[in-house]
Amino acid sequence: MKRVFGNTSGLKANHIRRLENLYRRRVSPEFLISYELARDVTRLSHEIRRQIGLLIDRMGKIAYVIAGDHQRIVIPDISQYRATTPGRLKGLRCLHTHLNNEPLTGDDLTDLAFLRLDIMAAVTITGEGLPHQIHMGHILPGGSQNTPYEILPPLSPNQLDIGCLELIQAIEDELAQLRALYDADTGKERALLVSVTTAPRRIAMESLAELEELVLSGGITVVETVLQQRKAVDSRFLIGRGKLQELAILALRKGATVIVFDQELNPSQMRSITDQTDMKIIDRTQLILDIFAQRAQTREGKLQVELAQLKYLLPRLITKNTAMSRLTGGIGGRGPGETKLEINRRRVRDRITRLTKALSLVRKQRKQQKTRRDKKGLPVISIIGYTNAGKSTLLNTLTKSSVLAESRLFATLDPSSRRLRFPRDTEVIITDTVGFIKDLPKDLMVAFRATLEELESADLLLHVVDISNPRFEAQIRSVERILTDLDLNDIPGICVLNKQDLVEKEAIAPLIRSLDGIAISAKDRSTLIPLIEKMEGMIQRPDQR
Ligand SMILES: Nc1nc2c(ncn2[C@@H]2O[C@H](COP(=O)(O)OP(=O)(O)OP(=O)(O)O)[C@@H](O)[C@H]2O)c(=O)[nH]1
Ligand SMILES: [Mg+2]
Repeated sequence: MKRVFGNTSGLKANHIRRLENLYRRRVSPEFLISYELARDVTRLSHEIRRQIGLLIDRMGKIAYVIAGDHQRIVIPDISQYRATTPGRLKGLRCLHTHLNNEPLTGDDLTDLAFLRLDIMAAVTITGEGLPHQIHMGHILPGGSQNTPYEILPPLSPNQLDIGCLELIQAIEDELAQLRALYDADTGKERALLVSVTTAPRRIAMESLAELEELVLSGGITVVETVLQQRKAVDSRFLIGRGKLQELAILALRKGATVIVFDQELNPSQMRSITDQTDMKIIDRTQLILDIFAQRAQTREGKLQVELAQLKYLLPRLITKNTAMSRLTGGIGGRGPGETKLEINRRRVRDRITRLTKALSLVRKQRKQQKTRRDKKGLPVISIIGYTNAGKSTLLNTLTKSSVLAESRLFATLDPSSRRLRFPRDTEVIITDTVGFIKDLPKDLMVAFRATLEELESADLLLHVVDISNPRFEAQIRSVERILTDLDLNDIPGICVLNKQDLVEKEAIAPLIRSLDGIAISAKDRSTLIPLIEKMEGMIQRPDQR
């Protein structure tokens, strides 16, 4: 016999048995529920003074029996119930009792939306414990933002032959039509981007634009962007239930597979949102971590990223295994390492310990290599800057080599070094670094400190700025802030204004003046001559630093 879910403690054996027996019942598929079953459930519910819920599949089988308390039932995690295509209904309808003669509640509608239930229905009970009225609602695919549901007038208990399957099929068809509008590239993750913020609109939009770039460079399609400005942010739920409901419906309509929050979700926010929806939820930090995980090349880089991912995940792990698998799935299933399904806290901790050991070994080795290189006494020039600024391109053009340069964020994760011989025969080592980004996740910051430690021994920093990016000023500030954090402000630097070919000529001169920079096109070697001269000059006259 399948077990009864929910609040069963304190029930008599006889009640438990009667609840368990409900699993044996069948509903004729066209009926919302049969009168007999409704009656038996209301009687029992009346007796135990607790709500009782049934999740019924489309064959009319009872998939879950749930006991609640006087006010509510809590639907168990059904994310593993059926591998549903995004934008489709769950294939389960929920019918439950209401002891206080009330219609569908806000919680009922939230569950309807979040769990993508076929139908949500509540049966009220007469004084004798018999079914009184049935309140039912379903998702309304074509509805507006404000009325995403259809709530039917109450049914009487002898009106239950409502053509249930047809109704569900009609909803599915409508959803499929909506989905078809967005289904151009299948197989990809489809993201709904959400920002919940107290920041002014302009700043929030800039941040969302960057989030979109990040998401795109993670190989994910963006189906819609939602900005919600608030006076204060709720530390427990981040966003109100009403808004969360809207999001769930929007995700359903657009066939989104994942919701990406522009804010970092604290563990309790992450838990409450994942608990309520059966969608994959990712925040900005996790997204960056996932991208880093995709890109890391060297052993050290890989270890660092996995360590950062696990550290971020640990406090967010929920005791329910299935929910964990949703959390650890990452974008496109690129969660940390091999630890996908039966991940649990203890195993995560073990892995963290092992990774930390492995990392310190790798670092020791790298330090030794570094000392060897330092002995040669060559000056080191490090190229730094916001992600996608053109750092790798500059290194390539300067040294005629071919470090991966790509139009996606975080193309470079592992530092690469090249030798460069200046016209006047000075030889230097020039290194490329991981791109900077605002709000760099703290764990990643710690993890990548090691990579950036190299910067401490740099004699000159080339701060590459993509002046064709509308947000370049904010990006400069972000980079400078991180440099301060890393205590690297004292190293002399050159501000390199890159991608001048994409900017109108008249705009360049004022920028050169205000930022005291040198404009170049990293792609075009002929534009680099003034930069090379300045670099050589600064390297050769350390006394003037
Ligand atoms: N038009 C133009 N595009 C450029 C220029 N420099 C770089 N790019 C392009 O900008 C994109 C990013 O260049 P990368 O060199 O990979 O940038 P990066 O700073 O190393 O980026 P990450 O390693 O991801 O932080 C690539 O598509 C380059 O082709 C330039 O001077 N002009
Ligand atoms: Mg790069």
